[in-house]
Amino acid sequence: MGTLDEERQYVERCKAGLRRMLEGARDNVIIGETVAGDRYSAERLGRHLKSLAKELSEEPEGPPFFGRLDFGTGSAEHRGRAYHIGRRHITGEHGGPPVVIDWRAPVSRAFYRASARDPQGVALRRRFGWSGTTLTSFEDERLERGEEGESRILAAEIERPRVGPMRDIVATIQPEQDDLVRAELDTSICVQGAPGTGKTAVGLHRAAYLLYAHRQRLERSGVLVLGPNRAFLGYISAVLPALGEVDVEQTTLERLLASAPVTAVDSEAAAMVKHDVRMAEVLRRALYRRIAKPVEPVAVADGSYRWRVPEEELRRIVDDTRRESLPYGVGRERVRARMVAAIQRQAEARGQTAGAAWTRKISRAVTPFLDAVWPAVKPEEVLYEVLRGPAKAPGEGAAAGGSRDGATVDGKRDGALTEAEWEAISWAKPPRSVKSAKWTAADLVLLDEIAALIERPRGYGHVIVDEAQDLSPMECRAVARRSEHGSLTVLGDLAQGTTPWAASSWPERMALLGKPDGQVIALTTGFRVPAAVVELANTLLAALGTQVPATRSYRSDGRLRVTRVTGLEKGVVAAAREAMAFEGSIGVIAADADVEALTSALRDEGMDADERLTVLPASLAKGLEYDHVILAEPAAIAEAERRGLNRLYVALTRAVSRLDVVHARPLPPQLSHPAEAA
Ligand SMILES: Nc1ncnc2c1ncn2[C@@H]1O[C@H](COP(=O)(O)OP(=O)(O)OP(=O)(O)O)[C@@H](O)[C@H]1O
Repeated sequence: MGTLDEERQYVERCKAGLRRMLEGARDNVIIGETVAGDRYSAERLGRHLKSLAKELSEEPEGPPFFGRLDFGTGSAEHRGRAYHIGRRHITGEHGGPPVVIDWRAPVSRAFYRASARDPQGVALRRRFGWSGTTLTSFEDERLERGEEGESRILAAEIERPRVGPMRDIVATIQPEQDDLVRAELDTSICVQGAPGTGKTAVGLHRAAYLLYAHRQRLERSGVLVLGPNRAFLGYISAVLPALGEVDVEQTTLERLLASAPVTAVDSEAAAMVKHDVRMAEVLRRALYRRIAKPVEPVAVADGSYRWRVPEEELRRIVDDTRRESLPYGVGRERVRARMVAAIQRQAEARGQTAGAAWTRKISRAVTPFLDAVWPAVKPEEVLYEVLRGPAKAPGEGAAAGGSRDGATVDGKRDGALTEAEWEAISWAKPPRSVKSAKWTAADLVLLDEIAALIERPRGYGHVIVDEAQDLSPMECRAVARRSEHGSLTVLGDLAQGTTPWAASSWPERMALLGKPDGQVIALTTGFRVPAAVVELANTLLAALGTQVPATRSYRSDGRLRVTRVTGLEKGVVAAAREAMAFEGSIGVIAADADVEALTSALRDEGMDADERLTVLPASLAKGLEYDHVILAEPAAIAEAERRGLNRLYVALTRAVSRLDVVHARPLPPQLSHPAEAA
């Protein structure tokens, strides 16, 4: 079975294996540059080998394995075999079996799934305890003998004081999480989970798993991770590289859609309309109303001859093309090609041969006609027209006429929106030209919608969307377009929705995300927030009006303290000073408007110098966690916005070990703290 000493010797074998891999990769870089057949393959192979060599040499020297499985007589395939399991595969000596198996390999699954009730052929599961890179202990469960117990090593990992960015959880993935991590690539899933149930962790490990299981397919099509903001991305960005995956694009939806800078802000009423799904129809109509009926034949001069395409034929070409529902830009080129073909038929009937140069010439010559019936257009031009207000019936003034005729339905305004909604989104003072238009964040989502109507955007093989409850219907469409031919992992919590358009039902959002059949699965064990803190946060749930499954906290440790103070700043400084005595990160979370004053109060006391301490506006707290949280003035957070209670729920659930609620004003009535009530 192996004593601690024997396992330590095994660590040395692993280190030797890693050294061999690194040398091999370096040699291959040299050989790869000379063996590849053509320049393209040489470059690709070279890049691949170099990045492998770089990855291996730069990889922080962590424990080479975290677990071991010894299979017994119950396993036909692996009977009598033992495997060490780690973050990466380590090759064996002389082409022998690997010394460490990747956690994503099929055989590793039993490490996460086997239990005394269903041992899956596992006689012994061993978990290793490490201090840095030194192996210090192990714990055994003899599953075939029915032994299975609470793991100290697992508990220590979960209760470990947090410092710095998020870490991977490969050593301790739980069975309900493993199910999601290893769900099939073609399956789109939606994970609903209370704060700290591991949604983000599951999403990132799923990305790593899918890249392992479907490397070729996903290297071509790509994997995209979307998070709510930059602070969050900074927090999670080291997880995938630590798992050896460096090619995953991690960004925010805002950055993905940033076709122009955001230089204006919408009123809430305008933003609500712009994010409403009916805008898709408004934009589609606005784009397609640019297509005009041909009103005269086309005449193209060709030397001394003039080709004519009669009006009727042109109408047929335009109508047929419209019916094909192609992207607008593709449709335009299709009309061009059909016009050229019509002229070519005439030329051939006259015995003329139509060569490539002739076709190019005619193609160019029909452009003025094309511009009149199916004009080239930029998304900004379409949105500019829309935001100038609804088209009016001819004679109604302002925007009447030409290209905007189609917006009037039976002489009335465009029916997709009400008058009041048009009013809300229309510019009070329209800019002079498209160039001088100032765009808001919501406008960028609309521009993306129009751009996609003109030309389909790049899609990904798999998209992972975190904090998805906050996406608006129009944002969901932007994500759907990018995963149309791939699959989605949607992560979120209805109770943490803070945008005015936050989701109230997952099936509805999954439909907007283009995956109406996506399964909604709940995670119900919390790994971050201690039970006492969960209890306090849960008192808010009733007021949030969302139906979410109950959760149990894995953690019975931790501390909750609610302190009434006379001066908020002084109270927070005192709490921060006390927090410094503990190990781990400290987050002071406050209403956005209070952040400045609290930061300077802490600075005055010289406490900002400690890099463990961060003062954070509540609006940026989503997805983050701190070992010790000082929550300043919950009432101010609750009052600051329409969904302030949801924001407060988010803020209350960021603490890993200790939550200090410091308040000078009464707590919001929806939050009932037993100590307060007493
Ligand atoms: N199986 C696990 N083993 C160890 N730690 C875990 C496990 N699952 C989750 N955690 C830890 O619990 C914490 C919360 O995880 P995570 O941030 O993924 O939760 P979340 O559901 O996304 O939370 P939120 O909704 O608040 O954003 C993290 O520190 C994570 O590493």
